[in-house]
Amino acid sequence: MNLTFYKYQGTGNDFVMIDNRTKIFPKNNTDKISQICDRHFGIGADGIILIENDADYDFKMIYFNADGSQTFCGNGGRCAVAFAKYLNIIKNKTTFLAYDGKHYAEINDGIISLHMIDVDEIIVKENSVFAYTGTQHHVEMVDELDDYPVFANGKKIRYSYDDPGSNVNFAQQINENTFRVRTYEKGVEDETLACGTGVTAVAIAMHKTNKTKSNSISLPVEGGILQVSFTENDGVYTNVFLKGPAEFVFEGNISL
Ligand SMILES: N[C@H](CCC[C@H](N)C(=O)O)C(=O)O
Repeated sequence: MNLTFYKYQGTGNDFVMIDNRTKIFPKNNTDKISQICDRHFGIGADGIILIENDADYDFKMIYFNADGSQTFCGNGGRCAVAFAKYLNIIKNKTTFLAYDGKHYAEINDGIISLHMIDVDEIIVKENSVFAYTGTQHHVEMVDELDDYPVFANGKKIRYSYDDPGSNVNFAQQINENTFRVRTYEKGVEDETLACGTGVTAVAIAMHKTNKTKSNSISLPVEGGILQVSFTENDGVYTNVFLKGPAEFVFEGNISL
């Protein structure tokens, strides 16, 4: 069966987007998901995102990591909003359903602002912070990211967590409210050029550990710049927004 796909990227985190409102995609075929994501034998992407109808929301977003595992994806959520607009499902505001529940988002001059879940699961350890921002994230600070061994150290830390493991974010403070981030992503099992739920975890972890007093953080990543803003009350982070671009790259066809 022939299937049209659309390639999108959000600050370099890239996804194969599929309009699955007719439910034709083989969700249980992990080999097919991995093959589509393979950067040599397939289209190549960090993950696959399906857009489906939902009775209560504008649409439902289903995200698969390259290894077929499912979770929420912040940059993917922003790309899903841009794709839903392309499909004329929405205009510039939406509420959609994802792995971690409902999300509000709006598009302003090409920038997608995505409302993330409230973050109250934050564990501060001696040299790191764990936070759940729609998926699991480990955050630790490094002095210099340029030549830091993200893959080697990220992989080690990723597997040090009990199943399903954790994404791993290394952060370098640039100034009061700017933190550069590089991320090793579980399920991709490599460094990605950006991770939306990851920079959200970094922004919150930096505020939680008093590295910043600001509630509006800029996060340069390998693929661009993301912004995270939030409200904090008694250690609970609400009104958490992830903001950044989400762009169409190309359209194609695959046979399933
Ligand atoms: N790139 C995604 C994160 C995917 C998380 C996934 N790697 C997992 O938790 O298994 C983002 O922008 O939030």
